[in-house]
Amino acid sequence: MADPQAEARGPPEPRAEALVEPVRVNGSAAEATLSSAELAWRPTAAGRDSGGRRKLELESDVLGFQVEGRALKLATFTRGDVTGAGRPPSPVGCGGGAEDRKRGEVAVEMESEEAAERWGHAIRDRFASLGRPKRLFFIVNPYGGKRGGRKIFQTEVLPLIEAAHILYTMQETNYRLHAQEIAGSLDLKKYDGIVCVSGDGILVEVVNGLLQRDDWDKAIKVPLGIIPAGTGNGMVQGLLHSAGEPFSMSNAVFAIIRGHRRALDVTSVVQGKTKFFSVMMLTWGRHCISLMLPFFFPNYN
Ligand SMILES: Nc1ncnc2c1ncn2[C@@H]1O[C@H](COP(=O)(O)OP(=O)(O)OP(=O)(O)O)[C@@H](O)[C@H]1O
Repeated sequence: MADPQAEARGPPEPRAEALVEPVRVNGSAAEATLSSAELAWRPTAAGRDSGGRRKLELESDVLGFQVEGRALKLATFTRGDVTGAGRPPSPVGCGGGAEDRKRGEVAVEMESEEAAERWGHAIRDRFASLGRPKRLFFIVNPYGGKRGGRKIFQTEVLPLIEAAHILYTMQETNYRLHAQEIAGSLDLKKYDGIVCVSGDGILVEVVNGLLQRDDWDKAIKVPLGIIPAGTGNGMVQGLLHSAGEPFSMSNAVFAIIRGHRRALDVTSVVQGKTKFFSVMMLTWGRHCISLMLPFFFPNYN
């Protein structure tokens, strides 16, 4: 039900000060503090058996959240059991070994619906300030690498994207250069980024398609991401390594959810009648790496 007082106040301003509330975390009484960086809680007397202070870094431990009445439900993605919630549910994703993140859920029950809304707004503001995408367009190559693109999208990508409450559209490639056509005509206003579930070749097609557009100078600023579904996947390996993250499917997806990005520098090289572009780096790596990726630009005369 609408809260007239909340409506009169309008959307809350971004907060610098921490919010402090008595809560129940996964059923145990606690005092919780929400700052712009973290959600922390300490068991109160009634719930002291739940251990000491726990915390979630909003940027690096939380996939997404939703407010349900008085409850703030956070989908977590952490290394180890930082939440004290016991063993997290089955891992999502592949590879990565012992360092891979595991999914879990933390339910924070507040004393009022208004408090839950207030905390939800504060976390939403924080995610917005981090540049987390809200709407993504996925291009999936079912024929790249070991022909696992479709399955990777369904089983590795979608569960994390849905937990992050990101809206998405997915389009499979049906033939060679289809990704280039898609990028050439996509309504870019509708999306915060284009993500290729493919090898490096589809990403090159996408860049090529963006550069062929009349609005190429705006189009090429759209963030691009890549989920490894090719043979070598050298680009994703290099990006995750430079960001200090182990190479795994789930880490690649989470980097996109977290809004990691860099500008994409494209320079052209002319050889006779052929024009190539060099892509100097890829978006969504935490640190800049330099990749040379030549490709053919068909509109050159
Ligand atoms: N439906 C399709 N049928 C055939 N080829 C396709 C299809 N969709 C995309 N392709 C082509 O598949 C090629 C390989 O794509 P992708 O980038 O996913 O993999 P790659 O890493 O470049 O190569 P590899 O397949 O060896 O991993 C691209 O050149 C693309 O044009």
